[in-house]
Amino acid sequence: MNIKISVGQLHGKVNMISSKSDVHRLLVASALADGPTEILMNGSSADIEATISCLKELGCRIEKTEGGLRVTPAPPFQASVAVLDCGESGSTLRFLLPVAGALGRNALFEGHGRLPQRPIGVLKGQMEQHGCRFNAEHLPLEISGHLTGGVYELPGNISSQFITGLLFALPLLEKDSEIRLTTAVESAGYIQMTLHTLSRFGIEVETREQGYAIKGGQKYHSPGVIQAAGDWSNAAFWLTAGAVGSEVTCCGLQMDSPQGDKAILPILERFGATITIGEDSVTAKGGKLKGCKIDASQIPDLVPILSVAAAMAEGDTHIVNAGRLRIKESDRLRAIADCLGRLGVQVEELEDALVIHGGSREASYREIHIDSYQDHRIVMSAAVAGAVMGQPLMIEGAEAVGKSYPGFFAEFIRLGGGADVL
Ligand SMILES: O=C(O)C1=C[C@@H](OP(=O)(O)O)[C@@H](O)[C@H](O)C1
Ligand SMILES: C=C(OP(=O)(O)O)C(=O)O
Repeated sequence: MNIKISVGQLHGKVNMISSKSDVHRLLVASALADGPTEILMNGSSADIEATISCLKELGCRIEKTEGGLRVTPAPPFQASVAVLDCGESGSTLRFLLPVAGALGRNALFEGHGRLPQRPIGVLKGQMEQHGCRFNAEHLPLEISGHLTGGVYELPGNISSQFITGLLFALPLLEKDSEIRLTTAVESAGYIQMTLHTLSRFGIEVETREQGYAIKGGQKYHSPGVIQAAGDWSNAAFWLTAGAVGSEVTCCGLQMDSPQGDKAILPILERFGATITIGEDSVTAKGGKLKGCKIDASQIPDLVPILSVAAAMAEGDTHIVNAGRLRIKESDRLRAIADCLGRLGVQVEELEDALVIHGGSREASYREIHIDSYQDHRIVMSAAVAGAVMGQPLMIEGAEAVGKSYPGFFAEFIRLGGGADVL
């Protein structure tokens, strides 16, 4: 699907959908709990649907309710091979691999798009050392065996999702376990989200200097009803649109959320935007923006849209420690450099960094074609860029937006952006 973006100011209020990361976690924890749980949530996405379909395949019942979803855990002793299609969702795959191992379920994991190329080797290696067997290096792969407790050693700088998956699985084992991290953690906010979810389901984890200690034999206790948080990662697109344009307000976000991507606020302030925090809303207002330095190690998902802010700001923005962006839904450093380059912005793409020379792009009156690289965050960034730069453009492969935010373009149009499906 191609979407043509025409010029339009983005201005107004958006009610945020529930955080994809939070909903994945609430689904997994509910599936492991001692009774049914109702998850109150708003909106869904292809990634959430992938987790739902995998959990159903593992034997859970998941039904829509007026306010969200009701999850009834699977009865024990499911023997069949579960076929788990993770779609393009790294979270689904990396959370459920150790969970399937802990349940002792034989499972065939499948994936699409770039997922089969995204790394799982370190997690696989540790699971193999603790009782699981894999029949292949990459998807599709079948796992068998039963995960056992003990010491899990892994780096913290490839994907925090390996750690999240183990944190979900290890409390279910008979023996105690420890996760020892051999490097500093990146994407740490996502691990905080996992620890927060676990505590809401009564699971205890001790945080140590270099990792986590997890007692075996724990039980997930259903809280009965649980509310999913608003999505800071997707709010970042609207807040940045406000920061580089006129004014946008996002409602339904919690300031005390453990989501690392709420760092969008101090970063936009560093660029020079004005942020106002209300009771249940945040407003970003445009000003004269100036380039700054951004460390991407803890906030990889914010980089595509922050690159748009950088392009609009005067002077240079250095986005550093960003090498892991190359192993997401696309090689995001390449995709961003390509997108901004086509928009006439000067960008230097380095191995693990971007230098964006903002404020002086070569405008074009002709329509520019942007390749989405089949990456939802590139689609949303390109749409905001076209609107705020006043640059007509065509996004090729815009359907990728459905991975996290299928309603994005409806909101975009409601806020005053021009978007036509061709
Ligand atoms: O745990 C999560 O919900 C996520 C963790 C992050 O991945 P990495 O830990 O691989 O950076 C992030 O990029 C992804 O969108 C969601
Ligand atoms: C990287 C992302 O998700 P996942 O790793 O779950 O595929 C994302 O949503 O940007």
